[in-house]
Amino acid sequence: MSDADQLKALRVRIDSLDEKILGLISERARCAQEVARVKTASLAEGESAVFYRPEREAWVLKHIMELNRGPLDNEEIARLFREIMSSCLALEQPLQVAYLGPEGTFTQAAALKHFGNAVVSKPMAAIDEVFREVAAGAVNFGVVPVENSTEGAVNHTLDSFLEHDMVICGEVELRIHHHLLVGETTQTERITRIYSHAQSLAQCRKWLDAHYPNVERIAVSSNADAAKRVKSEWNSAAIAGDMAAQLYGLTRLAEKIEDRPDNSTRFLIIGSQEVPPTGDDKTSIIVSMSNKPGALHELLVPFHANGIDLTRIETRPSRSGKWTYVFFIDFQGHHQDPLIKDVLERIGQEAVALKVLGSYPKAVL
Ligand SMILES: O=C(O)C(=O)C[C@]1(C(=O)O)C=C[C@@H](O)C=C1
Repeated sequence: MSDADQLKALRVRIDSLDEKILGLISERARCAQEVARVKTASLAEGESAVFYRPEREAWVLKHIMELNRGPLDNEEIARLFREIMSSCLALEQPLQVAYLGPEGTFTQAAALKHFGNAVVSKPMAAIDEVFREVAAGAVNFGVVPVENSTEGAVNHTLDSFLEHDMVICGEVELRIHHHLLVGETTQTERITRIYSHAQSLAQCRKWLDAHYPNVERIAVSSNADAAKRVKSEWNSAAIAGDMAAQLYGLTRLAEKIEDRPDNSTRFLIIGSQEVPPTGDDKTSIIVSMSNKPGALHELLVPFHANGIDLTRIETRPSRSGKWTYVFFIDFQGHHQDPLIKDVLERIGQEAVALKVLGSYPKAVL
C-alpha cells in the first residue's frame, strides 16, 4: 500500500474511534446528569446536594492511571480524564472558583489543573479576598498558594487561616517555570527594568545576577501584573509563566530561568465542605501551645510515637499576644482515621488551642 493509502486508512480508523469516544463521553455525561438527579432526589428539608466530590475524583484519576498501559503517559491520560470529569460536573453544577489573580497567574493555572477548564474562575486582588469571597458564599471554592519549594511559606495564606473559618478540601502542586518576557516595543539590548512578583524575582536571583546584574528589579503585586505592564512599556521585561505570556502576547527572551529546576508551588483548595477519607489523605491543623520550654517537643511526640509522617511544620506569630506562636502542621492521614483521632485527642489535651483545618486527598496530578 502506498503512503497516501496507508494515511487514508489510518484516518478512517481514527474517525471511527473518535465516533466511539464521542458516544462513550456522551454516555458518561448522561450518567453524571443521572447522578445529579439521585443526589437531589433524597434531600431532607433545608439540605443542599453535594455535587463536587474530591474524594471520588481522586479515586477516578488514580484508577485510570493504574489501568493505563500507554503510549500516553499517566500525567497526560489523567489530564484528559480531568477535563472529562470537569465537563461532567459542570452539567451537574457549574462551579465558581476564586483565585489569587489577576488573570494569568500561576494560581489560576493551579485552579484549572485541579478543577479542569469547565469551572468559572474568578480573579481576586489579594489572598485575603479569596478567603472572604469563599466565606461569603459568593463562590464554591478558593485557590491560594501556600508554599514554594525554593522560597518557603506564603505567610499571607497562613495568616488568613487565623482570621477565617475555612475547610481545606484539596491541594495541588504546580511546577513553576519562569520566563523572561518582552513586548514588541522593547529593544532587547536596552532593557533597564525587570518586573515580577518578589517571590519570582527571588526564585530567579542567580540567573538575574549572571545575565542582568545592573538592571533594576522591581517587585509588583503578581507576575501577571508584571506581564501586563511590559506589554505597553518600553525597554522593560517581565518574569512570568506561560499563561501570562500567552494572555499578554509577549515573546520569551529566555525560558525556564528559575534557579532550581524542581521549583514548585503548592496550592490549597479552600471551601466549606468536609471531605471523606480516601485512604491516601493529608490533614492540616493549627495548634497553639503554652509558652513554656519543651512545648514543641510535647506537640511532636504523639506523631512520632504513632509513626505518623509529618509533611510540614511552620511557625507564625499568633496575633493574640507578643512572642506567642502558632504551629501549622501537615501530616499524612485523615482526621477520621482512628489512629489520627487518638493523636489529635492527645495533642488537644496539651494545647492551648487546636483546630483541624481539613483532611483532603493527596494531590493526584
Ligand atoms: O460520582 C459523583 O458523585 C459524580 O458527581 C460524578 C463525577 C464524575 O464525573 O465522575 C462528577 C463530579 C464529582 O466531583 C465526582 C465525580
